[in-house]
Amino acid sequence: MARDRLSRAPFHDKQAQPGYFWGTPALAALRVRRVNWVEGFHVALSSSSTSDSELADAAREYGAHVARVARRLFDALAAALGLGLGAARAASYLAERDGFLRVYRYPPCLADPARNRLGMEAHTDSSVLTVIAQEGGVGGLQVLHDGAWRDVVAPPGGAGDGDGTLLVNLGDMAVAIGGGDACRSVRHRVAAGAERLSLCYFAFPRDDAVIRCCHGSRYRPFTYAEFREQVQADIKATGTKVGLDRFLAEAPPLKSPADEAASTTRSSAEEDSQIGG
Ligand SMILES: O=C(O)CCC(=O)C(=O)O
Ligand SMILES: [Fe+2]
Repeated sequence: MARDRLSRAPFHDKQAQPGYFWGTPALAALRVRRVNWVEGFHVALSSSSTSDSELADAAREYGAHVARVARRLFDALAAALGLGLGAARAASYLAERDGFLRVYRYPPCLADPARNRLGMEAHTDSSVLTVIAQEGGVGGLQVLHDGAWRDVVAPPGGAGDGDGTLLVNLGDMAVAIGGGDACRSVRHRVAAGAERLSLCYFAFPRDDAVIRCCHGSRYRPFTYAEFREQVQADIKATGTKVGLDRFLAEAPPLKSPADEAASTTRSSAEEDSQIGG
């Protein structure tokens, strides 16, 4: 269905559908530094409207299931890290109904054999958890590890190569909930190439939940609403998401002139970006 609604439908039909975007996933109203080779639909799970489109209905049904998967994963993670959240705080840190889904289509981009064009720029997710279902055997998702971009290869299984496998990213909010050192939100991107479809569910804290870690934190207490507004303000002002560094309990040390010089020569592998759920 996603292929029919995205690949085969004429542009003006897609554009007329609620939640359609192209070139950048969510922040279309903000400045885009570089157009991403992507289009898709944004579907809020909390929306009370049940039939803005057949695709949205199907996405919401899928979203309700994957939200339960995210709940179980988050509770297991919090227990494994000994965060001692308690049921009410855990529920406010991952608000199942406040999540959203994006149905992505990365159109084929075969004219660029070096795969230099990006389906999605490098970023960390702002979410607590992101659960990605991707079309098998296509590839394209990459994570930054030890300074190099590495392909995420889904293990074979399910209906085809990688079909039936869910990939899970920890987002910036998981890092803050863990106090800063317990886990990391991995920097990732999507390389353009063959056509690719993916379905991404993003789980967030409740807007007013105050994020603090009982074991001490590198970050000052803040709400997700504050974080989101800061990210949008930074993107508007500079085209770049600063993210959690804005919420450090102690300001980072002033950079020496030598550090400044080094940071201007950083590799393109570490290039910043502005997007992500
Ligand atoms: O399409 C994908 O597999 C990843 C998309 C992504 O990273 C995002 O939406 O934040
Ligand atoms: Fe992402």
